[in-house]
Amino acid sequence: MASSNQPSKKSLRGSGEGSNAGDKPGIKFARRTSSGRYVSLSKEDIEMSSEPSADYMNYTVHIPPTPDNQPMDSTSVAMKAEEQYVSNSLFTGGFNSVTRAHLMDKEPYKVGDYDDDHNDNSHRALPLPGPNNMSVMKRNQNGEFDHNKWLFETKGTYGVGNAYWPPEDEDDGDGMHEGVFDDSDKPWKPLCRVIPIPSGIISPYRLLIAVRLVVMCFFLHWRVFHPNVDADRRRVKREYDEFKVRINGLPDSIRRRSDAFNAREEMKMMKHFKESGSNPAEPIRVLKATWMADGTHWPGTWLSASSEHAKGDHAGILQVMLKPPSPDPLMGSREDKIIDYSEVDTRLPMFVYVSREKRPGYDHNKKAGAMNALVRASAVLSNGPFILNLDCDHYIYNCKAIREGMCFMMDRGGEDICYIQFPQRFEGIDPSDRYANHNTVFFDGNMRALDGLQGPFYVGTGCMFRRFALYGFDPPSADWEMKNAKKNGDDDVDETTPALNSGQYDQDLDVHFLPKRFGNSTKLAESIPIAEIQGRPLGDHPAIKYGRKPGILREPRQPLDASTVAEAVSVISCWYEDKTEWGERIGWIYGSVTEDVVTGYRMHNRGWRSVYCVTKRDAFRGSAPINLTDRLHQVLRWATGSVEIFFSKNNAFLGSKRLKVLQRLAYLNVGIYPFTSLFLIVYCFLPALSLFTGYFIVQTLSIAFLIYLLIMTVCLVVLAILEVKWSGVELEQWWRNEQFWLISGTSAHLAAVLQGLLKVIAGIEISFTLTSKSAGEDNDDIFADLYIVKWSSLMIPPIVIAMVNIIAIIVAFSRTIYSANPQWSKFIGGAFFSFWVLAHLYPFAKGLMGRRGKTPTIVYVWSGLIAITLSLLWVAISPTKGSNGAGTGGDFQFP
Ligand SMILES: O=c1ccn([C@@H]2O[C@H](COP(=O)(O)OP(=O)(O)O[C@H]3O[C@H](CO)[C@@H](O)[C@H](O)[C@H]3O)[C@@H](O)[C@H]2O)c(=O)[nH]1
Ligand SMILES: [Mn+2]
Repeated sequence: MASSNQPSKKSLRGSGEGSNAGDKPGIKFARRTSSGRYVSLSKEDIEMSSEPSADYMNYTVHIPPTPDNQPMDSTSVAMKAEEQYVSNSLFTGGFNSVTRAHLMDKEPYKVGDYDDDHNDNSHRALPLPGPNNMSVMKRNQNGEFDHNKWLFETKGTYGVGNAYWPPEDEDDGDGMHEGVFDDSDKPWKPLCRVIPIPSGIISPYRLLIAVRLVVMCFFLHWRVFHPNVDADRRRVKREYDEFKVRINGLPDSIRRRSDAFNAREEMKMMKHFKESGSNPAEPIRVLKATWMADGTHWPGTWLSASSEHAKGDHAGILQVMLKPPSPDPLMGSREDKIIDYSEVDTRLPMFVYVSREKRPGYDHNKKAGAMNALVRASAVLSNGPFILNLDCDHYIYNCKAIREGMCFMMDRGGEDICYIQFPQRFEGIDPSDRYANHNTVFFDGNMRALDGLQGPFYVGTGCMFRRFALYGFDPPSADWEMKNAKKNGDDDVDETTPALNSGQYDQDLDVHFLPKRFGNSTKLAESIPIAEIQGRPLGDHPAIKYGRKPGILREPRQPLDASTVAEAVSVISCWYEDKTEWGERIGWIYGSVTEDVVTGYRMHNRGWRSVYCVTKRDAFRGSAPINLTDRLHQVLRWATGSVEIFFSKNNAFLGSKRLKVLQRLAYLNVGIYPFTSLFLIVYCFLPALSLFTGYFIVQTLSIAFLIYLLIMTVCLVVLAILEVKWSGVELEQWWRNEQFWLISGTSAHLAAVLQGLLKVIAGIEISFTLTSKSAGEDNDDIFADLYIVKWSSLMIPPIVIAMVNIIAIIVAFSRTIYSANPQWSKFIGGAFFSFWVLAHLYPFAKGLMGRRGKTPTIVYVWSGLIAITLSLLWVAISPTKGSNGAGTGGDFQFP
């Protein structure tokens, strides 16, 4: 509001400028605010002060309203006026500068010599108000008000910090009521006088200052002896920020360091040649290397790779960054006064960098292959019984989440849990979540529901595995079932799994089949039963059947020796998996672009169950593609994976008996949902078709039909509401999901079905690129990525659907209008459904527009072509003269 009393940047700035305003004192119309400050008001302010939304926080400095310079809008005048006022009040000492709004002259006041105001008004004050106040009190020969005379010849007070203004009631228009004698012969007199402040005013003030001083001493004492424990944080944050800067600077610093080292090597070589007197025939060429700070280096740079050190062609690399910790706790010290580590076990776990061997000609099986290499290397090096898996675009957001997950694993009866899945949460998604990237209906609805069955799907990241379950064994509790099943002659239970009695796995371990299944590493084979035992819940009670003996986890480990590291390197070689069951039955399963779903499915199929762990604070967070094209490609990849599953032996129809009925249904849905796009597309054209032809999907709208339709619709809506209420998904999120369901259903899902069929029928493989992520903080606009428009053929079907529906509405409308016998009900019915389809496609249309609605030309070309085709189609299907019924327009004929 114009009369706001909030201090703001501009008032501060105004006061700063006020000190320069010296030579032309002037006071504009002002108002005292409740906080005691003064804000000036322009005429416009006063008029609009009742309007609450006049926000003047954002403003630009405007030239004051003079007759030769009329302001553009009232808000900016308010700004200026306020600023000016502050200048003036400062000049006059900040007190008593109270001019009431009603002093304002209705006429614009005339001030001849303010031409400069056009250029620079910031250092000037406004002129004194018009002829009906002080200006007539006393003017000198230049027509200016003479303060000197006024000061000594009136009773006005004009002391330090005091300006005198005539009382309100005496303001009778001529501004003059005290006698003023225009006597220019008077001798010189001081320009000011000092009037002492009455002690009634100054004493309480001084008292308060004294009290404050004393209390402040107490306060400082208290503050020093009560240090801020958050200091929890600030130091760590500062160190983290510095760390981040160092990490982000690495590419640059490594390159510069390498350049310097390479240049030095070249110089050395040159010197060597010179000294030895030989002149090389060719120019000296040192093999360039990448140099690390500790002096280690390897051939090749990022720009020019060297053989054996190229992307996709290099030996396995394994670097132990942190050695395994000691078995005993290592308490920290009270290093500094801020953070006390004396109660903290400061051991850090072993930390190893792994890059598996890659050679051209080998199928590395992407992420699944990478995960399997990691599983083997870690089995040899540390053999932790639980494995946390995070995507490279995810990070830990809640350091306690892993412990929460462990509670399920370690609980009584937790021995048959194969993994704990945490919801995927994302950062950097636009606030309106245009393309339903948060996927809340899935993560807060479906996944929670699955938690009540056999457990949530594995979604590829934010998942904690039981290592033993990854090795393709059955859950311990399945033994009993299996033995019983065998007794009953029912031996089709899990035919692919050898009867590994995991409950007694440690005793009757048959090492002979291990190389065949797990590959040729003895250390890996030996680690398996250990991982199994170590992963069991604590057996501190006779009732716990599969418990581990207390204390076994505390047994000291073998220190890491060279042979162990060598073994770990050997299990990440690219031929290690040859003729083994890795990717087939063991570890991450190969053969689908959504390896995650299949991997989880295989475990559920063996009878393992999983747990969905929703922590209060998000456990992990990751990034997601936020522009339309990348999002569609992501969905396309997921849907293609689903189609692959549908056409593979992982189709839930073929699942084992251990897969519970509803769980199976859920997995079936995973495989089938892309196919629903075929029906969805047909439905999207139906409203337009009925608008064009006047026919509906049923011949007549009978009461029975309407009632069924109504009941089904109401059921759907109520179900949706219940679901939304139960899952905590907000209605807007739900709607985003609905919208994106239609968008992806008519584009990516359709393409996935076609691609899947191509693969199955013609054996044509599908290749995918990594999902691209938004650049994030590097950009000025963090959502800049949202507006990127990349044309993709995936977009054709939704565009066609949108165009057809729009044209259908227009055509049917005009037909109805021009019809001699308009059937509005038919038009409204059809148009309603058309609009419904269009409402779903709205985010898609926005996505095509890009920023500020810059639509790519190709979209226009397409739209044009489609419009022409449809017009021709319309002509073709339009009823001819004499026919009856067809067409909304009835008897309207075209052309
Ligand atoms: O050749 C590859 C390709 C991918 N990855 C990893 O796989 C992750 C997933 O790939 P991304 O491009 O991020 O795909 P998204 O669509 O974001 O991933 C979702 O969908 C994938 C396939 O269903 C799952 O694997 C992911 O965990 C899940 O977050 C990446 O972060 C990498 O860590 C590899 O290690 N090697
Ligand atoms: Mn990802």
